[in-house]
Amino acid sequence: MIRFDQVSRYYQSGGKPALEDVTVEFNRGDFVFLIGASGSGKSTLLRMILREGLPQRGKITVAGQNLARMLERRVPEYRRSIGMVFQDFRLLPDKTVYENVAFAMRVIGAPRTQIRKRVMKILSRVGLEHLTKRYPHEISGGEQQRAAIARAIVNSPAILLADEPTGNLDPRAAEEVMKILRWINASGTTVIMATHDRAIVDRMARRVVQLHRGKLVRDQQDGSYDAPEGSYAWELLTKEQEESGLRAHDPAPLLTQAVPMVAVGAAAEHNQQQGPEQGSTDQNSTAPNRPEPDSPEPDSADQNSTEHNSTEHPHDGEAPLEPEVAPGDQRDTEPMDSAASLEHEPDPAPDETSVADSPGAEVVPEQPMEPPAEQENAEDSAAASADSHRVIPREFRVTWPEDASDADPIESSSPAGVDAADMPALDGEAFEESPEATPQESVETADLAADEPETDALTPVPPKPIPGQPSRSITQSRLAWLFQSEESQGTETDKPAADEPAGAARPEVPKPRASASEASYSDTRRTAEQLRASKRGIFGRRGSR
Ligand SMILES: Nc1ncnc2c1ncn2[C@@H]1O[C@H](COP(=O)(O)OP(=O)(O)OP(=O)(O)O)[C@@H](O)[C@H]1O
Repeated sequence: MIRFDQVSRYYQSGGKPALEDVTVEFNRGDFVFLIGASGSGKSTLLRMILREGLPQRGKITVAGQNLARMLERRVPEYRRSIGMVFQDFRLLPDKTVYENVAFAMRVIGAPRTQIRKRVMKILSRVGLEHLTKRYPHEISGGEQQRAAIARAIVNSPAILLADEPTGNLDPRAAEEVMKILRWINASGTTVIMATHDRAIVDRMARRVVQLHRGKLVRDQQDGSYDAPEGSYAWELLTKEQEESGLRAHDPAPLLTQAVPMVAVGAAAEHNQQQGPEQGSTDQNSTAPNRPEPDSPEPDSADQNSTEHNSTEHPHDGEAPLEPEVAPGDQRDTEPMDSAASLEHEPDPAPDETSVADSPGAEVVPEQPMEPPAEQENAEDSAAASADSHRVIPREFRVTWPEDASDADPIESSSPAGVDAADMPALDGEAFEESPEATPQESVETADLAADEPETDALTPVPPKPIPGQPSRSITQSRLAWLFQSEESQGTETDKPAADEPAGAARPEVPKPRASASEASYSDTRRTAEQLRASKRGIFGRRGSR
C-alpha cells in the first residue's frame, strides 16, 4: 500500500540526509511503530507519505501511485484521504470540538445532515460526546488529542499517520489514545505511529520500524522498543555507544531512552504462547507471532494488551500504563546518540513546513538531484540492485510480496489478523454521497451553528459489527478513484505535475501548503468559486472516463 524504494531525502544541499536509502513497505491494515532517536527521520518519513517533500532519490508509491508523478492539483485531495495526528494536537483554537471535527467533513463537501450524524458518532466513539461545545483550551490534552483523532478519522481514511500522538500526554491519557488507535486499526485502517514511548511499544508488541540517522536499521514484526540482542540494529547501536565512550553494558539504552530494558522478553514470551500468524509480512521477526486482534471494546482491548505482558513487565494488572520515566523525561534523556547530537545542525525548529518554506534555509529543489533519466533507470533497476544498496543484512530485511491489488486500497479483505466481524463499525455507517447536496453547495451553505448539537450530553452509540467488509466511505472511494484514475489515465501519470502544460483545460486549484494541517484546512478558506473550479476539474474528468 505504501512503499519506499531506496528513498533519500535531503533538506539541505550538501547536508546530511534526513532519510537515506530507505526501503520499507507498509501494508493495508498494518499497525506500525516508527521509532528512533530524535532527528532520525521519523517525521520526515511520515511527511513524505503525505507528499510533503519528494525524495531526491528513490521512489514512494502509495496504492500504486508514484507520489512524484502525482499532479499538484490532486495533492490536496490526496492529503485529505490520509488522516494525520500530531503531538501538539493542532486543533483550531477558535472552533469547538464539534466544529473541529465537522470542519474536516465540510472540506470534502459532505452534506450537513451527514456531517452531524457522523461527527456525533465519531465523538461518541472517542468519548467526547459530552464535550462537543468546548473549545480546545477548555479541555485536557488527552481530550484534545482524542478530538484531533476524531477529526483525522471522521472521513474514514485508509491511512492514519500519527506523529508522537502520546508525546504530550500522561500515561493514562496516552493509553486512552492507544485504545482508539487500536480500534481504528482493527477497523482496517493502516496506522503508522512515530513514537518515543517505550512502554506503549513494548506493551502492544506490534511491528516496529526503526530509523537511525535517516537509515532504516530494523523492521521487526511483533517488536519491542529495544532491538533484539545480536540483531543488526543492536550491533550497530552498541558499537556506536562504545565508540562514543559509553560502556556496552550500561543500562542506558540502545538509541533512544535512558530506561532499563524491561519488556524485551515479554513480547517474545507472549508470542511463544500464540499460534502461527497469518499474513505476516516480516521475515525478520524475532518474535514471530502477532497478538490476537484487539477487542473492539476499549477495555477488552486494553486487557488483551496487558495479557501478553509477562511478570517482567512492571505494568501488569489493571494499573494504567506507567512508563519507567515520564514522557517528558524520556525525551530529555533520549539522545544517547551523541555523535548525531554533535552533528546536529542548528536548524530552525523543525515544523511541518518543508525546507522550501523555511526562510534562510538553503533550499534543495524538489526535483531529483540526479537527472530524471538516471533516476528512472535507478527505479527500474531498484529490485536488481537492492542487495548492493541496502545496509541492512539480508536476515534483517523485509521482502514484500508483489500484490497487484495494492493499487486499490478499498478492494481489500480484512487486515491480517483482524476479523472485521468482530470489530467496531468505524465505517459501518459511513456516509454515502448524497445527490441532494453537491460538495460546493454544502460548503457554501453549511452553517456550523446549525450543525452543532443542542446539548452536550448524548447517548453513546455502541459500535456495530461489520457484516462483511467495511463499507466504502466517500473518502475511501475518492482515494480509490484518485489512484484508479491516475493509473487509467496514463497521459497524466506519466507526466510529472510540473510538466503539465500551461494551457491545460482544467482550472487552476490553489497550491497546497506544506503542512498537512494547513493543506487540509486552508482549503476551506477557498472561495466558493475556487471550489467550483476544483470540482469541475476533478469530477469533470471522472465523468469523462
Ligand atoms: N524543515 C526542515 N528543514 C531542514 N532540516 C530538517 C527539517 N525538518 C527536519 N529536518 C532535519 O531532518 C532530520 C530528521 O528530522 P525529523 O524531524 O524527521 O526527525 P524525527 O526522528 O522525527 O525527530 P523527533 O523524534 O525529534 O521528532 C533532522 O536532522 C532534522 O534536523
